[in-house]
Amino acid sequence: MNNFTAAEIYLEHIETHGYAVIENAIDSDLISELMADCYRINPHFSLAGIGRLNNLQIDDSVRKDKTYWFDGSSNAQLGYQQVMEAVRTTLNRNFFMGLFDYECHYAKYTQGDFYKKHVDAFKGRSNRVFTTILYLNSPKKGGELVIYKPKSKDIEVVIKPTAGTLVLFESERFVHEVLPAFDNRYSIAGWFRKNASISGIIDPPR
Ligand SMILES: O=C(O)CCC(=O)C(=O)O
Ligand SMILES: [Fe+2]
Repeated sequence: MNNFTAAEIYLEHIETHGYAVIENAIDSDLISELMADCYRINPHFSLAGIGRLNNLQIDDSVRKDKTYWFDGSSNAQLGYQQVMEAVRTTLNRNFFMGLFDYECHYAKYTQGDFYKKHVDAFKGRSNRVFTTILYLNSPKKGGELVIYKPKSKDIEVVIKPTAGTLVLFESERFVHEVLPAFDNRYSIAGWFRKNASISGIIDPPR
């Protein structure tokens, strides 16, 4: 499956459940290029923060992964952003979501790293609408993504990170966590955003 159009079967799952897990969503050549890009920028990964902008804090009791925000410095990044642009227009066309832009970072979890239960967006406080997670490698064990049922402590789905698997879910709706990694685990976490007007200032496109 080279592009999201071929994955339209998943749109129905998104409509009824608010999320989808799409295996082999991304061309394996692009996955290899993205993985090589991670190795290239490896020394520049930094401890991930929690919260946004000036509220950013580093709290390693909540998350221990290291991240690197896309800066358009490789063809791999540009290629991935192109695929996500196709996903964005597909979601907008089908769900009238008004998704405006996309932000994403590489994430690296090494042995023992985790990300405790959280939501990626709080109602009325964030313009993140849809979360995307793409796995770039396939750790033998550990680092599962656990997604909980809305408004419940029950588990909806446990996802074993596997190269090429793309997970999409509504950012405000799903509490989720990353269980401690055992092997190195590489991924791209991203968010489709809607245009938010904060104090009358419209977000610029990125
Ligand atoms: O890597 C994952 O499976 C999920 C990461 C996550 O929840 C996040 O970065 O907000
Ligand atoms: Fe998250």
